[in-house]
Amino acid sequence: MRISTEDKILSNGGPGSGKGTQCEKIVAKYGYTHLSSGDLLRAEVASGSERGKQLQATMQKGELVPLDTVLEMIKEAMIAKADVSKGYLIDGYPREVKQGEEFEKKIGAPALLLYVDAKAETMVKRLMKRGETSGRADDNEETIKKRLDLYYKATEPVIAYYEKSGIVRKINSELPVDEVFAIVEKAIDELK
Ligand SMILES: Nc1ccn([C@H]2C[C@H](O)[C@@H](COP(=O)(O)OP(=O)(O)OP(=O)(O)O)O2)c(=O)n1
Ligand SMILES: Nc1nc2c(ncn2[C@@H]2O[C@H](COP(=O)(O)OP(=O)(O)O)[C@@H](O)[C@H]2O)c(=O)[nH]1
Ligand SMILES: [Mg+2]
Repeated sequence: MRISTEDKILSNGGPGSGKGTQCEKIVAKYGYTHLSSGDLLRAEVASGSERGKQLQATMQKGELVPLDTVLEMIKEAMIAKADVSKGYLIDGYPREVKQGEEFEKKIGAPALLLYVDAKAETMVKRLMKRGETSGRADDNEETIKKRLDLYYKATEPVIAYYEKSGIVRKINSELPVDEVFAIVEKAIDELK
């Protein structure tokens, strides 16, 4: 399955940087189909399947799920929405350069990567706060630290990888949500 470039936007950045928050606003304004790889994985866990049990163990440790698994789930979700989609907003993906390469090979190049950027200190603070109500097994101090380490090691290089094709827009996510969104809108409107 190949999807044309202009129909794909990626949202990436550290855990707790505000990707989910901005994606929700993008969907409300532009109508893209939001696919959060983390949400897809959590849905599989919630289903209680055997595959879900393995995923849960990996995520609780703050580690990455095998790339074939995530790509397969994203592909299935894209196909399920193909008839109604005005384009896809893919959130929290790719997590490592290899994932990006596989995605390009199997699905195609994206038009834009929104790099939602906040300081490590800010991300930890937000995640600890979110952990009070999220019920997420990975929103605890120990796992947050591992997720951050892995983000800097594996995911930040993804941004450098896409810099080469000139599609990265860095979004300062230290600002209040609406100011962050104003920067996001500009980046998306430039595509048109
Ligand atoms: N492509 C992906 C996406 C997620 N995960 C795993 C590792 C993550 O720690 C966990 C949760 O993913 P989220 O994208 O939900 O988590 P984040 O840590 O980025 O934060 P958030 O919801 O806070 O975006 O799922 C993965 O292995 N591969
Ligand atoms: N102050 C402030 N808080 C934010 C902003 N964006 C997200 N948050 C909060 O930070 C937490 C993590 O945001 P989320 O969107 O889940 O981040 P994600 O992990 O990148 O998907 C949430 O509790 C949000 O309410 C922002 O721009 N400013
Ligand atoms: Mg999220």
